Amino acid sequence: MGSYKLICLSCNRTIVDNYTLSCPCGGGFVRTAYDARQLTVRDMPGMWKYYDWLPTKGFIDIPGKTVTYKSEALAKELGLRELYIAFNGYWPEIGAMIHTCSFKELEAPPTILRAMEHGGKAMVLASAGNTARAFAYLSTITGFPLIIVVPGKNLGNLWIPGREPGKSVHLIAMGEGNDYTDAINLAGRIASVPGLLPEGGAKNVARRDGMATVMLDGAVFMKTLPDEYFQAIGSGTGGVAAWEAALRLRDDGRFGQRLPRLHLAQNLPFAPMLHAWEEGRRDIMPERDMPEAKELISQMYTDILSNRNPPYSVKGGVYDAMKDTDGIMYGVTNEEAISAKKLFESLEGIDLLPASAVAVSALIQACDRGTISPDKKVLLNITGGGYERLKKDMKLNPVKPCIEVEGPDVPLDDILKVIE
Ligand SMILES: Cc1ncc(COP(=O)(O)O)c(C=O)c1O
Repeated sequence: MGSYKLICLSCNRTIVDNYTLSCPCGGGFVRTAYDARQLTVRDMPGMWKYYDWLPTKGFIDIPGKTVTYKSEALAKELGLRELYIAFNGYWPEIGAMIHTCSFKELEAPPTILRAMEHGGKAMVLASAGNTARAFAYLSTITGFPLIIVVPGKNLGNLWIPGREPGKSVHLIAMGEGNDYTDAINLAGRIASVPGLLPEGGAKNVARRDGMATVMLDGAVFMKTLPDEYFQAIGSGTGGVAAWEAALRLRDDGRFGQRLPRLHLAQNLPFAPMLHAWEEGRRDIMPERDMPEAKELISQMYTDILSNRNPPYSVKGGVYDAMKDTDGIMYGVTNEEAISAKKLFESLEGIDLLPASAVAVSALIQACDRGTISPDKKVLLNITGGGYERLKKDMKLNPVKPCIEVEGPDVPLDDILKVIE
């Protein structure tokens, strides 16, 4: 079993996990230290093949996991000899069975199970879409009560594949003018009600270690750590998770000693981490890096990749991951993402969620500029895809809101009376 302790990255204190999201010292992230130093790939369902490095005692019997394969067509087009695609979505022809079509279905199962195993009664979550869908699906499967806050304009992302949404799912829609950060603020207020657990975002080790299985799968398939790792980011948590997985694999000893360089891509014009990183700053300066944030977010190809409060500066967060891996950040325009999507789909034969197209575009930029040489082992995280493919096989049942609210300051009683 995934036996572990938590280590505070600020004060190095060892903490016994009690659904602990942060150290009493109030410093940086806590990180799991697993008893198993070497990774054993288990014959267990879905992502639980990496059970030893997941912070749960049990498992949830669903088939979703990363499927890594070696690209031929896109690799040839880009002049790369070893391009590996870590596919996170629905594509049964290659065994990819993530029914909610994004790598958020790698975060939701261990996060919900960890909360259940620690006696949680209900969880509160904010999301712009893919995360909410994955958690709503897991709540439907497990019956674990979930309160989800979503900006109204993103409601179309909320559906459950092949079954009706569970009664355990309580969806709160926010009215016009609210974005993901407004949803985070309201979710934070609701989670302060005794008995309700915050999902914790990047602070939650179950979320990070769940997403870390992408890098584990890539390295197990490639039999080595990749040289280069590409991903589209909003909060950047997936990038941090990839780095943490690489640190564990380095420690394992059988996958090489060089950490993969992180290539993380933001969708322009909203790219606060890109701006701070390019100026060598650990801190994001909101007035400089994201002036008129809501207006910029409204212009993005995919606002799934917008987060006004990413875990960038925190110890163990995106800045540290980038520094440690000598990383590179990319800004991708809407037009570049759209053309990368078309190219990938025509060459690889599966549809992409818009966020994945941002990662593909960053890879194209890197190849065009000669940033990576043709002989490098590249792992491209396709964080979401197969939505069009899924629609051929399954009915997608919308999750309906139980209440619509005007903004993050709505009285909590209004909400509590409809979810009880
Ligand atoms: C499909 C997809 N790719 C990438 C991301 C970015 O992930 P992160 O917020 O961990 O940076 C998201 C976030 O929701 C997503 O849904």
